[in-house]
Amino acid sequence: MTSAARGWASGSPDTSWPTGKGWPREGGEGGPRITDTSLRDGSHAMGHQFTVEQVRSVARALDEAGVHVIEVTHGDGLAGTSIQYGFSRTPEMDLISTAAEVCERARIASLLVPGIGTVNELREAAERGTQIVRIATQCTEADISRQHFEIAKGMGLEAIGFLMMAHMREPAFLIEQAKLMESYGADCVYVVDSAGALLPEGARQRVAALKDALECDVGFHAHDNLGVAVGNSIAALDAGTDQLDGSLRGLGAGAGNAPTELLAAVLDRMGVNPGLDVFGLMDAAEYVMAPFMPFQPFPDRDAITIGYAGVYSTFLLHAKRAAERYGIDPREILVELGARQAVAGQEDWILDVAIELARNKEKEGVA
Ligand SMILES: C[C@H](O)CC(=O)C(=O)O
Ligand SMILES: [Mn+2]
Repeated sequence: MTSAARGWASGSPDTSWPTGKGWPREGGEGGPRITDTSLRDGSHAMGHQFTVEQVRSVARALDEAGVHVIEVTHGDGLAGTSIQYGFSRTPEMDLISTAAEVCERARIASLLVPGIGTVNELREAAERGTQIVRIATQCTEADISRQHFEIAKGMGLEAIGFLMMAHMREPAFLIEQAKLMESYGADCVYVVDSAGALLPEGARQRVAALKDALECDVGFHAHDNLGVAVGNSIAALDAGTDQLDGSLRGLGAGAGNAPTELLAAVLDRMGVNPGLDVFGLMDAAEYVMAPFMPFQPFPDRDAITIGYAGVYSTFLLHAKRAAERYGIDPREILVELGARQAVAGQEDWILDVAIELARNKEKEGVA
């Protein structure tokens, strides 16, 4: 469906000031489906330390505020708990069950990265309450997702493709990859700005290209490393995106995601609130999420470098730790990783690069 067909791009949003009562306003249908990924992308920022109580309170608040989909898993997807990606404090299956138990309307999604999660975890997740699987590959490697889509569809799950690091390829290339996912059974394919490196025009072009080429839905997932996560989401909306991701307070990798409460307010202002309780989400961000966040993700100098150099957002905390250990500036590691075009799964390069940079420094100091 094009944005014009939705009837909002050219419509006139209500510009009256909010009273806090009666939101969402009547007649605001037609906006995108919202997936909140606080309990999955946010797991990166939490160092994968979510507790059952935290997941229960966040899922309940999101459900009550009308969020359509809540994603729950380790930050790197099913079975992500490992020395490479960080160990989960609580088994993710328990977190999935907890979220599923408290949600009355929202559907539960789980991320699966082929090569990390397997069909065994997917089966167990579905038994625990996962109804939607989001299958994530590097945007050049959609062909490795065939089996995963076929198995997910065979299990009766909704299956969504996640083309990660989408800034690295032009729209025409992404179309081919998205078509592969669609041919495997994807119900939706996402343009995923994993590095938060896209600017609004880049987001718009990529989403518009997929909307033109695919029959299935298209989604957009933003990171805020360059401070334009919400702007990029609006551009994606303008290009006709059917689904958008957010997280409360932006809790997510790098500088975080588009804050769900901010998306809700903006969508409402645009006259396309898809049923979200704007004030309820603000309260959830402020009173449920903020009190237990270890820090507020923000485009600080290291996160900006991630967006600027086009590096996978989840590398941020790993690079900071390595930089501290070897006494170097995290930005040097990130810039080198960007130059090497490192992608998800190449976390081991972070240490390699840190050691190499430290050795070079030592040599320079000796010479
Ligand atoms: C596995 C990643 O964290 C998926 C994601 O959210 C992204 O690439 O961005
Ligand atoms: Mn992400």
